Amino acid sequence: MQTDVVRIGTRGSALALAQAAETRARLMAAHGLPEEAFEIVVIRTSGDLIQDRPLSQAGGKGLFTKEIEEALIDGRIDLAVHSSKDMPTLFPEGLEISAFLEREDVRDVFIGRSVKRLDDLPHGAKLGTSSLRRQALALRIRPDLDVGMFRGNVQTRLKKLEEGVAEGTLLALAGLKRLKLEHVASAVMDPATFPPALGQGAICIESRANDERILPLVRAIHHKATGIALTCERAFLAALDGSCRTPIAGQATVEGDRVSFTGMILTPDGRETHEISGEGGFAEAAKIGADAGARIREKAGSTFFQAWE
Ligand SMILES: NCc1[nH]cc(CCC(=O)O)c1CC(=O)O
Repeated sequence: MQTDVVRIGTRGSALALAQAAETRARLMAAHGLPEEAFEIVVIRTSGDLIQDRPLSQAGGKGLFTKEIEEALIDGRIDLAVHSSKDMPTLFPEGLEISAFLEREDVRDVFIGRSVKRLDDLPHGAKLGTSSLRRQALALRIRPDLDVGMFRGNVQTRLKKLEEGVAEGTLLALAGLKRLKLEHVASAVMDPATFPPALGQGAICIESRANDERILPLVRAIHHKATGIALTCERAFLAALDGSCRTPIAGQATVEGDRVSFTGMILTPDGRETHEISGEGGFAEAAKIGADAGARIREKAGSTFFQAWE
């Protein structure tokens, strides 16, 4: 019956489609449903259309989610698949995150044209990235680098690198793995000195908060440890009003029934950095993140936040 088909909304990039297909496969396995029980509906977002400037200047995170959320509210789709790191901390009324899939590798990788490591780039070499976090972290280690705009989906960025637009770039290993492109990575960045974006590597599913048909279906594929880690990370981000304009990094890890969090904020030039950590039980995940956010704010002081405002 056509009306029973579950419509999965996603962006149209290769990475987004891979994430939607992974979600569909998990739903099929969890419920013994055939592929025909699902339809993948591609939705163009403003983030896909704006290619000529960093997203931080065009309005930030919500650009990849707004049109998809509208489709969810309108009932054109039944669930939405997102990269958690592109999700704003605030939600439109009536929507909620109904599941997180098991997290992939959280780390960034360096991809060099002629060198294997970021450290080996020649003096003043061009590093292509439009992520303020990657810019700040790279400049912190290599202040001589010429960090420049590098937008577009993963394939576009790899093509630009091949064409010599930059000598190197940084991407999420999770995205490359989902695209079966991890072989292009030259070196994996150490998360102690090059921490990932909050939410990196975790796919999340957004649903209508009152949807009694879809919520039980989706909750069956929720990965608990990932959900706890993301609760902590999103609370940290919320405490800092995290947007694309602020270089913020960090990661929560879950072991047994404990959550450990480390976070970092930087000035865009990477010259000033502040780090914070916190720990506690599962039930405190949100509090650990929020506390860490409040403490790092205090540590950094108000002048720090004025550095890029
Ligand atoms: N901002 C784009 C984006 N959103 C999520 C990922 C990677 C996959 C993930 O973190 O889950 C990427 C590409 C990248 O940063 O390399």
